[in-house]
Amino acid sequence: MTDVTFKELARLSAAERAALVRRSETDLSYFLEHAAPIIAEVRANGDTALARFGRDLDKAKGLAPDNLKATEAEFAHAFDLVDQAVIEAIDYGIENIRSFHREQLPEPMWLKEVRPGAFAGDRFTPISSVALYVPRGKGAFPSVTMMTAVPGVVAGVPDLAILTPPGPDGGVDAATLVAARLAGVDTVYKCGGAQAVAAAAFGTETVRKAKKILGPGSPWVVAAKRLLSDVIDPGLPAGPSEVVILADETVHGGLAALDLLIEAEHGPDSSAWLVTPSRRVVDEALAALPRHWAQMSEQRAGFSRAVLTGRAGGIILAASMADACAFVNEYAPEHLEILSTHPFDYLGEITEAAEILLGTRTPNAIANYVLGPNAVLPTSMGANTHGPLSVSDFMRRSSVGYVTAKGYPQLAAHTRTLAEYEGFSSHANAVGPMRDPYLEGQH
Ligand SMILES: NC(=O)c1ccc[n+]([C@@H]2O[C@H](COP(=O)([O-])OP(=O)(O)OC[C@H]3O[C@@H](n4cnc5c(N)ncnc54)[C@H](O)[C@@H]3O)[C@@H](O)[C@H]2O)c1
Ligand SMILES: N[C@H](CO)Cc1c[nH]c[nH+]1
Ligand SMILES: [Zn+2]
Repeated sequence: MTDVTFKELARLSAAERAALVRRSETDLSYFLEHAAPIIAEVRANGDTALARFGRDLDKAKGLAPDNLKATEAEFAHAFDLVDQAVIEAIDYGIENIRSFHREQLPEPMWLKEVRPGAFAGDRFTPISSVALYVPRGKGAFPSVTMMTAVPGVVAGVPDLAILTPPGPDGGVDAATLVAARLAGVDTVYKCGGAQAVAAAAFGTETVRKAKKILGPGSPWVVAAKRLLSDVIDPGLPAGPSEVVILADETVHGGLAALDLLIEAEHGPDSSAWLVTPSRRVVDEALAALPRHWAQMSEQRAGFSRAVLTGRAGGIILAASMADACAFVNEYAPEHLEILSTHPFDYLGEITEAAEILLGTRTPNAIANYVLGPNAVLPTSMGANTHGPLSVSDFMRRSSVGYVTAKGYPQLAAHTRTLAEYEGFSSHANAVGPMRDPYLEGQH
């Protein structure tokens, strides 16, 4: 028997059921308090502060104000260091991610004739500068590099730069450099955490100031984005990974347990629930977890055990699949797997989930790396209003309007009526007799 957290939905009070949706991000007060001085330090001392935080927090040997940006030699060396199989997998993933995101690219502009002679539409243009955060606290993330860089390049952002914590050798993770180069991003800065968000927001001697920052991170990154949201657009909220595995009677609980561990292994601050109406699935999952843990690295088994024996993860027995789907919608997970031989039957019941993976051959792992959809996803109930990272996060939309001589009289008359009602004299004058002399002779 394990000490995995087990809950039976039917036996919970409303307050106990509501508590199940808590994540590590629910209370960020510690990180907000301690990120604030880091931000102030970077704002005041720029590169000197970045180098010092890199040495102190990331234990990055030799990091200095004059080597915060990856050089061409470091990119070249990275290709020598990384196994050919890893380079090929990165390339394969980038191809799928690129082909998926190209489908999201809107037409540069559309115009509709809303009334005879009056045209209105949208124009889409890339944001001029976007910083991409690639985490590296509890592991390296070339996959996040792929997921953030590719849509930015597809969107046509002219100034894309990656910020990622340096390792103990003072350098950027080699596979991250490979992924950046293959995806088409050549600027990589060696800074992470709150200090990286501050560097992108204010700019430093080395780090170019950006209009927006995208990419997931630890609570340090999430807190800094929140504190700086009036200086830099923080994009969608993407913090510690979380998953719900929804399993019905048709699958083995051991499989559900295997997939439950995928996102639970990110860190002790992850969240991971298996929800099922099947007592058999619960028992099989509980029996399988120790076997699965025995096949994991000590660090990752430790992280996932902490999650599944704590308040933010474990196994939930629902009264029915309808009850289980209702829980999923209350939880609004970042990742959802529907483990069933007929997953499409439940798809219509799910309204709140950022990513929905169907069936027994689509584990989160595949979607995290190579399937194509973006694996940077909103966490902590962000799925209630946000979708996955997409090309549109890298673009701005402008409305476009054009009224011709034919359309003008009708639109002007209605505009004048409304402007007079609201008491705006200049608005009314702009479409009244005062305009007419200026329009004479024009078509
Ligand atoms: N939502 C998503 O789409 C998604 C995708 C991938 C990863 N993730 C999540 O991103 C997170 C990555 O976190 P991580 O820790 O691996 O990397 P990270 O780079 O986000 O955080 C590490 C940085 O935090 C800072 N830091 C650490 N301890 C600190 C301290 N005591 N004081 C001040 N700063 C400190 C350091 O600067 C360090 O470089 C994980 O939780 C993972 O689950 C989410
Ligand atoms: N599961 C993460 C998003 O929550 C993405 C990822 C990258 N590598 C491993 N996992
Ligand atoms: Zn993952």
